[in-house]
Amino acid sequence: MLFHVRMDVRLPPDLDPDVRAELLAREKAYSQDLQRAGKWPHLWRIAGEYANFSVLNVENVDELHDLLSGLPLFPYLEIKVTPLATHPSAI
Ligand SMILES: O=C(O)C[C@H]1C=CC(=O)O1
Repeated sequence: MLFHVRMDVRLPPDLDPDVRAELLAREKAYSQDLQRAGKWPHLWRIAGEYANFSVLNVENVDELHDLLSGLPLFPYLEIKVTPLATHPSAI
């Protein structure tokens, strides 16, 4: 199942720089592991925003929830999920 996901990053401006750097390093490793595993086939920066558009490829909604809630940045993300169905005109 494919899901379109928008993630807006809302890190507190006063977050300790070392904590921020460690969090971002863990986020990068987590997302790159999922990309290598084929679970996260698209990850795009939204131009001009600290946000991304992603496409996630998972077995079911429970796996999607586990994947998203496991993001190191999860406490600092606003997440909007859109399920994707097959378009009848798609070739
Ligand atoms: O920077 C972001 O968009 C948030 C997050 C999503 C993947 C990743 O490595 O960081």
